[in-house]
Amino acid sequence: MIELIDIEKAYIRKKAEPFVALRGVNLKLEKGEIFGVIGRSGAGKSTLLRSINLLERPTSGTVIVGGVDLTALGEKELQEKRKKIGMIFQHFNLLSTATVRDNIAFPLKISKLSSKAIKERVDELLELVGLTAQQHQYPSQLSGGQKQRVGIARALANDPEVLLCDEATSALDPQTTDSILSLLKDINRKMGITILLITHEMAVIRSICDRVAVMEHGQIVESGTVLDVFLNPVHSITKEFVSEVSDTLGNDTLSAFEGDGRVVRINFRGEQTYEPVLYETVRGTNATFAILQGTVSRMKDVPYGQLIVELRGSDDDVDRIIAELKTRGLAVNEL
Ligand SMILES: Nc1ncnc2c1ncn2[C@@H]1O[C@H](COP(=O)(O)OP(=O)(O)OP(=O)(O)O)[C@@H](O)[C@H]1O
Repeated sequence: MIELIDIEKAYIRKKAEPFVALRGVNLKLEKGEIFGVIGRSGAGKSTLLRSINLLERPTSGTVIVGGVDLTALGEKELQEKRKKIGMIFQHFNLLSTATVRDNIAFPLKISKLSSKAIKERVDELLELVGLTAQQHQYPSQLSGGQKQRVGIARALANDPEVLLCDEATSALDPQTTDSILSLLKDINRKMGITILLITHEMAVIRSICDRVAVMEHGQIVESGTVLDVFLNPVHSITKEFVSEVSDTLGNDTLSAFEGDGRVVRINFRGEQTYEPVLYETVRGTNATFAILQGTVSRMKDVPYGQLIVELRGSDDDVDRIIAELKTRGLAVNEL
């Protein structure tokens, strides 16, 4: 649905060398997925996001959305295509002198729909984002979460194929963040719209994204399914992000541990989380095990679990158990 090929962006600066904000970025989003890009401040996330609708034109490279090479379009065709790419912003960017209703109607008026069609579409959108009761209020009378709902309704007005979210929850408290993220998840599910979001919060990625790319110094340094990246982060910056939200077990347990067996951390994912995999594996040997700690959590809609266990038995048996668990697709790390 979205393809970025070899994107470079250099900002021209007065009295200084150009600043290279994107270096050889390649990215492919499938239709209907929620894709997150995470990075520290200055990593190039906004530049990347704004390259997709060419609000920021790359210095070189190709941007393809819905099969169309945007970098090859003239200004008029680009304006048309942009209607199919909705965008929401950290600070909402609403018209302060217009009501909720008029803010949402704005892109429809630009698209020159009839008054009747505009009224019907605005009513639908108000209902979708839960703001029918506030339709005649002004932005200053709304909470942050309500303002972002107006932003979402406005972005969806022209029925886009893609929704770009620029730090859409960064100005909101945790509870409001959850309600906005669940609205985005609902919209993705109901309308099949492809969502690309940028954030500096791994909690946002864990809560709604299917896949994630990690950016540093204008490059994508790691990408994959959210579950893979969470359970096996490779790059140091990814490990930092994961540790910020991770409920990784271990340190407290191990400092109090005095047993003789070998201690392992086992990560389960998906349906395996609820299967007696450990019991079945140990049963075929003369070893036993003791559970020292365990947790089950969710990443988007996928359950995952972690166990810290002491495996008691001969080295041969314990080696066999670890190998068998790995064969069954579990991540096992000896601590
Ligand atoms: N118009 C500009 N001129 C010069 N440099 C710019 C311009 N816009 C952005 N930059 C620089 O490009 C780099 C990437 O900026 P960008 O806003 O894409 O990063 P970001 O990851 O979104 O960070 P943040 O979360 O702080 O917005 C930064 O170092 C920034 O200072």
